[in-house]
Amino acid sequence: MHSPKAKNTGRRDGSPVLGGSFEFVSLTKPVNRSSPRHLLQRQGSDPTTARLRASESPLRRRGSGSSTGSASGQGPPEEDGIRLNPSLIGISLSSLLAIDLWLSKRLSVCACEDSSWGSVRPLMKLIEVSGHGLPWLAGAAYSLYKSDTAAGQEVMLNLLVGLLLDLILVGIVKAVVRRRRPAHNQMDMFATFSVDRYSFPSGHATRAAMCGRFLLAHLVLAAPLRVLVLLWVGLVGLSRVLLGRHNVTDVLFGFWMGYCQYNLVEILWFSPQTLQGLLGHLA
Ligand SMILES: CC(C)=CCC/C(C)=C/CC/C(C)=C/COP(=O)(O)O
Repeated sequence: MHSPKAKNTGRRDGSPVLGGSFEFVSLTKPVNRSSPRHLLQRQGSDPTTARLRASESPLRRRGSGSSTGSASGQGPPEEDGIRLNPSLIGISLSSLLAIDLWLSKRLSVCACEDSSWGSVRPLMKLIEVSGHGLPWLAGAAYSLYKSDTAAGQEVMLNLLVGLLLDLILVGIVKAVVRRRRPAHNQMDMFATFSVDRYSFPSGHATRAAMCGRFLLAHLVLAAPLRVLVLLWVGLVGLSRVLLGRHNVTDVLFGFWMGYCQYNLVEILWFSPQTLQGLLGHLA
């Protein structure tokens, strides 16, 4: 007898769909469109699914005659967790990565002048400059030089320390991870280091998060301005993706890293005494 479900298990374009049961399909590898539909749905030759099917039942893996582990009602032995976790983590990570790439591409609406929001690109580039390391370093150094109170000098010195720390830490992570920038990015940023050809994490996002926290803790007290600071942090992060400079995860991780970097600045905080000692050495 024909089952209506059996007729509707594939799409017109031949892409795999979920029939009566859940099936995992690699999101990162292109589907072989010439493959027979039943092979795509049964996935007998897909290594990921084969691993899943092999690990879905401890009983099947070890033979139904076994009376140990879950079969005896004592829960799966520890070994099962060890075997299952790598494939589950792998599937979760590759799915997250695929969603990240897809979403980032969809959101890169200012990646070039011809993009759908190409007219907003100059504004996004202005926001980019506002989060660049150079103006922040120059501004903090100038304020330190111009400040005539010990408290002002202390704050500016620590901001400077935080900014330098940020450049070093982001450089290290970028050099270790070496994630390429999105293919749709135009490499037209000014004043970059060689590691800035890598995109993970977004240096603008780390700086925005760290400086945002710094400003809120030490410099900006008025409520409307505090809201503006938060807005600026969000806009810097968003502009990285809209400009096509970064994937979403680069920016999210960058925010988290910048948030943590501020904690480090607080721990390392240079007191007026340390500052005087340093200036004494320099003079
Ligand atoms: C004084 C001195 C060494 C200044 C260097 C400032 C500088 C060139 C910072 C790099 C800023 C930059 C382009 C970071 C890349 O940001 P992403 O958000 O694209 O990762």
